Amino acid sequence: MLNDIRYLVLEDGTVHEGYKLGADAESFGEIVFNTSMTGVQEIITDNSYTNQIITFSYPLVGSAGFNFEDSESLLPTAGGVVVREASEHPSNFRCDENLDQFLKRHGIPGISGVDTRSITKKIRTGGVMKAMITDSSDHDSTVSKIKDSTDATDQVASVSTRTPYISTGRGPRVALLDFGKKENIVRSLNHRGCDVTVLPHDTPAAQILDMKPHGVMLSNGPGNPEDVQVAIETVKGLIGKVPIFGICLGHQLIALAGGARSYKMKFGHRGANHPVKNLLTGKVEITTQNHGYAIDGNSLENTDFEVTHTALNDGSVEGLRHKSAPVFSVQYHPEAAAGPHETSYLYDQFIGLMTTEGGQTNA
Ligand SMILES: NC(=O)CC[C@H](N)C(=O)O
Repeated sequence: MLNDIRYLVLEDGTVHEGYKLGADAESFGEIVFNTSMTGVQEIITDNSYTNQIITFSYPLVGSAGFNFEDSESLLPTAGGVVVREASEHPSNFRCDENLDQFLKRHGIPGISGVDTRSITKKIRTGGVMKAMITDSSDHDSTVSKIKDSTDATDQVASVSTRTPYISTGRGPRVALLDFGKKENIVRSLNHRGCDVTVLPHDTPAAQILDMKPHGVMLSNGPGNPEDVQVAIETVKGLIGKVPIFGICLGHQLIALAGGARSYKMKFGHRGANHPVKNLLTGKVEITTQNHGYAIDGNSLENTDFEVTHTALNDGSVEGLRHKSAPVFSVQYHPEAAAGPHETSYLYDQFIGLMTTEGGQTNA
């Protein structure tokens, strides 16, 4: 039916015609691709994707459906979703709704029936670009709108908690700086007994230290790490005073606080089977990833940090540790959700640092 037609228009003028999916709305954003074959709910609800249009390269999306337990955030903030085929009749005993219903409920527009593998190839060759999901067939005006749109710089503030709250446990007390955290970071800490206080992104270092946490965790989050200057200052005030573990954006903020530089990658890493080499053990880890920026390895030369992990696909930096203080970080996602669990040892490492360096636990 004519009414069901929707377009995905890329900044370079490419137009993909498909079908309406999800909310009756338009959206601008950077278009990125994710190569995962599962974990669609976890991916779409990861706030690191704020304003981004997610293209799933795998052709059938949402076949296990969506439920009310597996979301990585209560309010997903992805700009849009692009799929080859949206599963209309998911089959899973935990399924509560299908992709279309889920996207509608959260006001996220999508498009189905487009060749997502060709979009993936285009992004791999040309790099990430801006795009728009729209029902308008005036493509010239859509391309001008895309070109005139400006990049947001306040995404972290928009997804961070506004007030502190506690997810209780009887073990080490962790202060978790929320830059748009995935719920599975809290679950992974609680699962190991930690008492987690989730803090707004701009909580000052002195206030965090006054709480006397056994460790500080820096979460994942959206956008360019250089936009989060307040947090970089906070991290500078924490290094050497308390054990710190950073994931993804948290990793980037630790590196920037330590004097390194970040850069925007050509098309980023988004998927659930990225091989990473752990340089300390020599082992290869299969990891979940979602990032568009990375730390420049050369810029670490005169800092107190050393590289502990590298990506096997492109040699980029995937993990760091401080040469003397109990501070370490990874660019990938040890909390998985979705994806392999084999790097969850990093949470155990953090617990180890907190119980030796951070003093008494409540256990
Ligand atoms: N998942 C994340 O924390 C992503 C970090 C950052 N926004 C990036 O794209 O590189």
